[in-house]
Amino acid sequence: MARPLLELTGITKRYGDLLANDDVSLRVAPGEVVAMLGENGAGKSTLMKVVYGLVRPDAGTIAVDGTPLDIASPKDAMAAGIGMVTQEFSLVETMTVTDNIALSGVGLGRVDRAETRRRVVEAMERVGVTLDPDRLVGSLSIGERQRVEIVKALFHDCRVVILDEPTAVLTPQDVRALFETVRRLRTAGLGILLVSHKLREVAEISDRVVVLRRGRLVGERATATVRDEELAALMMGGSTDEVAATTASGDGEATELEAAVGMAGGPAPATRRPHPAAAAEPVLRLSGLTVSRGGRDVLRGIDLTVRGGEIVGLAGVSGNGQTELVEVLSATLPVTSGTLEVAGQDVTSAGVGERLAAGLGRLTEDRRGSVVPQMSVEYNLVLEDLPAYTRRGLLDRTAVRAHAEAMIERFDIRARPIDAVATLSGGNMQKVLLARALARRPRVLVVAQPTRGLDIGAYRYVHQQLDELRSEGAGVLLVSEDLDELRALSDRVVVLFGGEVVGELPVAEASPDRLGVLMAGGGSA
Ligand SMILES: Nc1ncnc2c1ncn2[C@@H]1O[C@H](COP(=O)(O)OP(=O)(O)OP(=O)(O)O)[C@@H](O)[C@H]1O
Repeated sequence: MARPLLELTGITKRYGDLLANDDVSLRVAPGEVVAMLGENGAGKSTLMKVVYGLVRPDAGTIAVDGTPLDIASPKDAMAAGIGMVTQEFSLVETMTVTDNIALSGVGLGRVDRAETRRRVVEAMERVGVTLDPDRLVGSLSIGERQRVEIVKALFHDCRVVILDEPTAVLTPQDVRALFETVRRLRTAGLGILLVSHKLREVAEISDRVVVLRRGRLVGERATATVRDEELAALMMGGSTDEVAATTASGDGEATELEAAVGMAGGPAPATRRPHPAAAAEPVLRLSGLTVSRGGRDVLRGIDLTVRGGEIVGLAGVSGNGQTELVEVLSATLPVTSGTLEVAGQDVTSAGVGERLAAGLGRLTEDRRGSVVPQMSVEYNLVLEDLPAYTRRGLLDRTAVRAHAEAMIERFDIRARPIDAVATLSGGNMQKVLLARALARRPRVLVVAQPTRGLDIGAYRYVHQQLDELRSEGAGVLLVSEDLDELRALSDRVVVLFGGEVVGELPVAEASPDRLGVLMAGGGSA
């Protein structure tokens, strides 16, 4: 390799007994894209945070261009030419694109507004990002916001860029635009470290792949020659043959490996077995549902029914009412007019407890808002079902612990029952929430982006669980920006645009093209 741009040597980070990073050494060359794979909780984010100065390692060194550095904060990292784009954006919605970039304060010194704007436009051109510099960030889509973060990260003289699961929140079009930017950066000689769960994307964009397992770097391969089986084996810890054996399946369903490659687990639409939903009772019915927020109708006259035994997919470009729909169902946003029924019971003005009792289960996009972060995994798991774990007014600790152990085993949650949820990796926190929602066997489950940030095994497992719930006769409303996921799991797909239902397609007809047209507001189906 040419002289490495970034060189990590022996990075070790311990949290109590847990070795989140165990003697990790890694090099990134100029003009190289290195992808990092690993199961949920493998230590990927921890390593990225160490490089960006957000976490102090217990041991190890970081060198940029051959110079060893002491990186104690993101400011130090930026000064050393390292930029990072995380999954959680830190933008001010009421400010323009230019002002948000200027706010980071790096690389500008004392220059006036016009000069700042000029430099922002120049930076955007350099990385191939097209955005109106004067638009308010609040009016931008998720993909556009990420572009602002990228320009922000690259605004100073940045030579190494860290992208931590950058595609998790993006639409396919946004992923294409992001990869275009990554290619430009590579051509310009930057080094790029990209964390991902999606083998298909890793294969498309990276030059080299490294795999972390339980804190250790267990493999390093050239992307062009590595086989997916080998990567899956490295991630999961078996031999290639073992992984191939456990993932082989002759029943026409996607194998774990196929899921790994495309992250499109679950039965392909054409091979799904028929369901009895046409005859089944509605478990969720929205009639003329209108919701206003900030004086604006964010949902207008929604009529939507989910029957027992079916999965209804809800597609739409982010910002068209999906988030609000899930919030309304979860009782965090009130209904303005219309009605809402769960399993035949009118719950239009009911609180969350009453809705849960009626048979609703839900998983919202706001993971952190759905847990009590300082409380343990075991208490968060029973939080919505306390009466079932209470004996004579006292919490039955033995039962709570037993339940947690069962859920940890079943969902492969990498944590102990007593760990505070705040310390869990993103994927493991998601697993806790899913376990909580699924354990209650709801009559209807409303899930938003259920597999976002999950590793291959968990992705597949969640799809199986949703399918199983459907087979048991429950209904599922699946809100997802992942069209592969919607098409793999749904019986029919409903499209929201501008707060209204603009179309509905049986899954066999829900091609990406047709969905794309509806999602862009182009006519009704
Ligand atoms: N502040 C913390 N305190 C205690 N443990 C922590 C803390 N931060 C991370 N961990 C633990 O370190 C391990 C690695 O977590 P990390 O977030 O790096 O995983 P990851 O590979 O990025 O996972 P994911 O794919 O789910 O995002 C996990 O077991 C996590 O619980």
